[in-house]
Amino acid sequence: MESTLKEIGDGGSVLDLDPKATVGGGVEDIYGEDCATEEQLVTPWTFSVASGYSLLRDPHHNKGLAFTEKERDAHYLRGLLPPAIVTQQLQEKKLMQNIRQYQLPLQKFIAMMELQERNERLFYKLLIDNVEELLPVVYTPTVGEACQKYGSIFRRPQGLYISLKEKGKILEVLKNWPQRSIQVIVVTDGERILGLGDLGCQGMGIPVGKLSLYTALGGVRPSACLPITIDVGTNNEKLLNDEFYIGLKQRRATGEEYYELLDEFMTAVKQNYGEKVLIQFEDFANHNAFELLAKYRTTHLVFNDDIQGTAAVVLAGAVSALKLIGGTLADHTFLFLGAGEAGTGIAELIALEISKQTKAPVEETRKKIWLVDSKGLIVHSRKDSLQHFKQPWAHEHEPVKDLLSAVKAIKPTVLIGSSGVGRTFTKEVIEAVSSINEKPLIMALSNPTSQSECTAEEAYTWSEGRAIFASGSPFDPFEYNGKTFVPGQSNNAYIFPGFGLGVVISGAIRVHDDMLLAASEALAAQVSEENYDKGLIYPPFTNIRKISANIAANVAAKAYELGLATRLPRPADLVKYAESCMYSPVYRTYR
Ligand SMILES: O=C([O-])CC(=O)C(=O)O
Ligand SMILES: [Mg+2]
Repeated sequence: MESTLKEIGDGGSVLDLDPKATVGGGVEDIYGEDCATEEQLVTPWTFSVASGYSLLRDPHHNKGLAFTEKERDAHYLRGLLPPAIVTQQLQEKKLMQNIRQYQLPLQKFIAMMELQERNERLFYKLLIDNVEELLPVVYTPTVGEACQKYGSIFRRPQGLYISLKEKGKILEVLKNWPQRSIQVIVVTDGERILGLGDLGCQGMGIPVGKLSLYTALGGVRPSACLPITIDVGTNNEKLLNDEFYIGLKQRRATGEEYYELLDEFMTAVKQNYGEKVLIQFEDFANHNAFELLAKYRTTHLVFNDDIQGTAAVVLAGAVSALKLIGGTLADHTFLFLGAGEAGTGIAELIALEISKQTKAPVEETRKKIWLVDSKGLIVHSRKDSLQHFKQPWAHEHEPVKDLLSAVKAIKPTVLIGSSGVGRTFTKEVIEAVSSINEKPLIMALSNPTSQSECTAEEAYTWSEGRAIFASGSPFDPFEYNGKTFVPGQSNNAYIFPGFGLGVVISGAIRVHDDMLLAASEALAAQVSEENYDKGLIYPPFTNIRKISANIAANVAAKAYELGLATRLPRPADLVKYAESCMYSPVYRTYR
C-alpha cells in the first residue's frame, strides 16, 4: 500500500523544487510538458509515491533517522528505523567523524559517493558546510584516482552512458533518464581526464563530480543536473586489457564516425530538453574540444570548461594578483608551458581583456603572451606545422628549444603551467623567473596534484618566498622563513557553478565571451585585503556560495545587456535573485 508523500518547501527557493513527480505507478509530470523553467513551479511541495521501505531507499527523499514520529506514522516507516530521532546537524556531525577516520582519500571518496546514493540532501549539507575539507575528496585530486579505479569502485550508475552501441537511439536513451527538466549537462568522452590522459568510460567520475559542485557551490538543484559520458572506445591499452573495464573494449572511433555520434547527441539534447539547457564540455582531447566548441557555439548553449572556465578563473587571478605584483595587465609579459585547451584559452581571454582595457586590437595584445609546447617556444617559423589553435601565438622570434631557455629569452613576469605534465617547473626555471622579478606570479594549473608543474613548497622555497603562487589542485599552507603562505587554488570550480547559475536564471540561449569576462571580473572583485595579506589571489572556498551568486548576477546582467537572456522581466536585484534561486540541502518536512 502506498501513501502520497508531500514535502513542504523550505520557503523562497524556486530552483530547489523538483518538478518531476511520480504519481501512481507511471511517471507523470504534474506541471505538464513544459516545466523546465522555475517560474512554472508554483507549489512549494512535491509528490512522490515513495513510502515505507522504498522511501528509505530513495536518495532524493530519504532522511534516515531524521524522520519525525509523525512522518514515521504517516509514511509507513514504523519498525523500519531504530527508535532514535536525530537532527540533520547530528547526522552531519556523525558522518564527518566517520569520514575523518578514513586514512585513504579514496575511502573518503567512496564514503561520500555512498552517502550521495543514500541521502542526497545530507550529502549536499556535508559538502556545503565543509567545503574546504571535502572539495579535495569529491573533486581534484581524489576524483582523478577514482576515475582511474572507476571500474572496481563502480556501484550504481550516476549518469547516462551513451556509447557507439546507442547510435541512432540517443533520443530514446535520454528519455530513460528519470528526470525531465534538466538545466545543466556536463559531458565528457573521457579522452583527456584532468592531466591523466585517456580513461575512456571511467571518465564518468568527472561529470558526476563537476555536477555535484554545480549544486553545492552554485545552487543548481540536483535533479536539474545530468552527467553524461560518451563512449567511443579508448586507446588506453591498460583499460582495453582490464577484465573489469566498464566501457567499450575497442579503440576510439574518430573522424566521421565520431562526429556523427556527437551530432546525433547534440541534436537529441536540444530536441529533448529545449535550447536553454547548458551543455558543458569537459575533458575532451584538444583536437575535439576546439572543434566541438566552434561547431556548436552558434547553435547551442555550450561552454567548454577547460578552455573557457579555466580561462576565466586564471584571468581573475591575474587581475587580482596585480594588487601584489603591481602594474596593469598590459604591463606584464606572460609565458605559458602548455598550448592546449587551457593554455590557449587563457591566453586568448587575457589578450581580449587587455584589448578592452587599452583599445588596442587583439592581434596586438596577443604579442605580450608567449606559449611553449613540447617542441619549444611557439614562433612564426613553426607556423605552417602548428595546429590551428596555436597559430595566433606564433610570434616573431628565433627558435627556442625549451622552457628554461624561453624564460631567459622572453623574461616573463607571469609563468603559467597548463601542460598536464608534472614537475616541469624545475628549480632552474623558478630561480630564473625569480631572478627577473621581485614578485613573480607562478601558476601551476595541471591536475591532479601529481601533474602539477611544481608544488607550493617548491615555488615558495626556490623563489625565496617571493613568488605569488596558485595551483589547479589544492596545496596546504606552507611556512617559509617564519611566514605562512597560503596558496590559492586556481581551478575552474570557482567559475563554472556561478557561471552556470547565471545562465540558468537569465534563461540565456548562448554563451558569449563577454559573459566569461563578466564572470572573471566578479570573481576578482571578491578577493579581500585579508586574503592578499596571506599571498592569496583567490577568495577562500568557504564563501563560495556568495561568490557564485555574485558571479551568476554579473553573468546574467551581461546576458541581458547582450540580448541573450529570455527570462523576462529582468529581476531588479540580480544578486538577491540568484541567491533566492539557490538549492538548499536542508531537509523538508513531509505531511
Ligand atoms: O577538474 C579540474 O580540477 C579542473 C579541470 O577542469 C581539469 O583539470 O581538467
Ligand atoms: Mg576539466
